[in-house]
Amino acid sequence: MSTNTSNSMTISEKIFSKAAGKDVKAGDFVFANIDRAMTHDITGPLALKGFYEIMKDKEDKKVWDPSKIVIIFDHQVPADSLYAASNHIMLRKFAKEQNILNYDVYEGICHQVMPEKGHVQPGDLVVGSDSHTCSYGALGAFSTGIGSTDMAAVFASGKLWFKVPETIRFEVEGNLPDHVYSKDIILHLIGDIGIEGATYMASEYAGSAVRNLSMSERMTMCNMAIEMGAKTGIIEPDEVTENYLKERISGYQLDPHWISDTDAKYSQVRHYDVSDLEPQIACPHNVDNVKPVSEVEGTKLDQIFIGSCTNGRFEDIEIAAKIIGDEPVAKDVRLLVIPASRTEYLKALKAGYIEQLIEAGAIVESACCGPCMGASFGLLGDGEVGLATSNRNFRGREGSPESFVYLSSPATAAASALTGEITDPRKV
Ligand SMILES: CC(C)[C@H](C(=O)O)[C@@H](O)C(=O)O
Ligand code: SF4
Repeated sequence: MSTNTSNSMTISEKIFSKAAGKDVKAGDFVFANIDRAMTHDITGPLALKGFYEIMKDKEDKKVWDPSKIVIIFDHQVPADSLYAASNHIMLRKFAKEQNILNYDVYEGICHQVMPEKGHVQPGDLVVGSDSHTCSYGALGAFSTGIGSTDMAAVFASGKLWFKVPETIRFEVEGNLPDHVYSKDIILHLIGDIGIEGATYMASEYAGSAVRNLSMSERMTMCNMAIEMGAKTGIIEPDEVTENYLKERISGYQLDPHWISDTDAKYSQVRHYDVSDLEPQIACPHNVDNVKPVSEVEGTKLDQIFIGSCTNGRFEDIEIAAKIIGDEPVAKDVRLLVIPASRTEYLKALKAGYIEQLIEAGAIVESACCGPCMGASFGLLGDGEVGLATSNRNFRGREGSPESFVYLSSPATAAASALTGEITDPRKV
């Protein structure tokens, strides 16, 4: 399976060694073979135009390997403008002509659909033309976001240049207190290291607190690695990974090779104990402007958004529904719930959580990115304050440049929906 027999590599170095066909280490430049490439409805059109530009003098204008490319419509779905509709038409045609798997407007957010449908495995080198492609590190893959022009080159050749990143290892120990989740851990880590703290590094999350996380919670952590500047977030695969993949890939068995060697070299090892961690919140207008929720309690909210590739899975909806119970959403606040995928939506529906949330006053939309990046519906207007379970709160991210976005766990979001103001979930 691998070319590497050395015993001092990080998981990321092992993956690049496989992808380069020779042993490589952090700092090396490699021309790597890509295992999987993903594009979506916003960046896909530019990638396919770039691809045809590269192929313009070739008679055979076929992508390198259609079985390794996945197209997913999620950012502007169902088409919310004529512009989006024409992008969809262009991509559908491309997928059909090239025989590429295309998850159309119904399936959900790319970063949920990719792992959910079994397109990612430990040891894979995955690229996606979206910055949160780093999410799939939760499965022990090296996955990273690339631009549309690089994606065009991948479509044509299946290869891409990389500098093998250094790894920064976060050893996170302790048992999480009640109402504190992996979102609180990752917000805490980003608040601590800053938005540029891990620039061009692999952020490897380890330690007992990480081992205890479900796959959904691990995805939340890896998803936000880019918010500390990292090239990827990555977690060494274990039985949680194996169980997740066994449900998706028949006969899947974990390869023990895909973990960091005990004497692997890290650029930095940081230690955390989360036994006393309070619920965390990122305040406007930066993801590293993180505080304990208790410090901003009482801030009035206009909209609460539970969803996105960060926290829109069944587990997240379940946490929110359990906190909301039979209570109504506070007057004067809009609660928008958007499951991350059709599959997660159905699970929540069958468990009764969707009905419960709608009865409480929530607006539930079909799986998509929704207001997460302010390019579709559910936008915040001038002066409005939003709380979201997503991953970015830059100025104007969810709509007006005059609006304000806070980021939290689904538990904090649900507790806040009951009061209409930022509320510590430990108090409800
Ligand atoms: C549209 C896309 C390029 C963008 C990204 O790359 O992250 C979006 O998904 C986001 O979250 O801002
Ligand atoms: S849900 Fe948000 S962060 Fe995730 S891919 Fe969509 S726009 Fe980007």
